[in-house]
Amino acid sequence: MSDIANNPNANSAAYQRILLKLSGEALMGDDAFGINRATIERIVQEIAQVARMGVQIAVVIGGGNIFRGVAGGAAGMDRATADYMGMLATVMNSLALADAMEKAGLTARVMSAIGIEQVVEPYVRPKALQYLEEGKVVVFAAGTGNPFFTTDTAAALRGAEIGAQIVLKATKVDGVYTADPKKDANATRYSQLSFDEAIAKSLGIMDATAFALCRDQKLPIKVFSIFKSGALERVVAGQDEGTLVYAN
Ligand SMILES: Nc1ncnc2c1ncn2[C@@H]1O[C@H](COP(=O)(O)OP(=O)(O)OP(=O)(O)O)[C@@H](O)[C@H]1O
Ligand SMILES: O=c1ccn([C@@H]2O[C@H](COP(=O)(O)O)[C@@H](O)[C@H]2O)c(=O)[nH]1
Repeated sequence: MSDIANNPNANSAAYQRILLKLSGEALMGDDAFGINRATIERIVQEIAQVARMGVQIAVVIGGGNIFRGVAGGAAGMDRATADYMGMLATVMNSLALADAMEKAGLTARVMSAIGIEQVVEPYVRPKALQYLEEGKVVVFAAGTGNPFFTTDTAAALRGAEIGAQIVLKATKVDGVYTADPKKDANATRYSQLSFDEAIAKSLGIMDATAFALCRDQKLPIKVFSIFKSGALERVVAGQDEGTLVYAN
């Protein structure tokens, strides 16, 4: 982490290495599905600001914006086959994100959990660590590479593998609530809660597999809204934003 130590802005960051989980659906902006150009460019600007703080950034992106758009066609399909479609959707999002980051002056590398070498390089952990040390933003595509999982679990897995200090879940809501705030107007937001509590109460913001993996690895998660301007920077600066989920 010598580059970070030499970075004059590094002190403003509370973390040296983060795993950012971006909701695929957040990329839609106001569109019905797909990738909204203005939205992805705004998110990339927020990532660039954090990179300027000297933070090493790895990203896992979901596939909901593409996959749910074709969900009708996937209905009745073999589950594993549909899941591979979902993983390929995350590859498309990863390519779009990396392209937008390159255009914004960042250097990005996409690494896929499933073999598609003509499109992106495969995930190789030491190589990913090398890229991070070099200040490149690494985008982990295709989730875990296995059906029956989610990109939240991929974020927990890759976060633990690369030694991230925190998983930042950038999503459509501004934290973890007592119930889904989109369905329950009386739901209230936690400023922090433990993994045990989140799992015991079956809080649907993330799947239980992701929570359990982070709990076991003592890898905290911060949930915050990607739609709030400057929220990512405030989270990385250690300011009060979103909900912290911690291990006891
Ligand atoms: N207890 C809760 N607190 C906050 N949000 C909750 C809760 N339960 C369910 N949710 C819902 O969880 C959703 C999480 O959204 P998110 O977009 O991150 O899902 P995802 O499936 O991980 O991503 P993608 O869009 O890529 O599929 C929110 O939209 C929110 O409405
Ligand atoms: O490890 C994984 C990750 C994802 N999938 C499939 O992709 C879609 C999209 O991911 P989201 O996390 O929902 O955005 C998911 O619904 C799965 O079908 C997977 O199989 N394995």
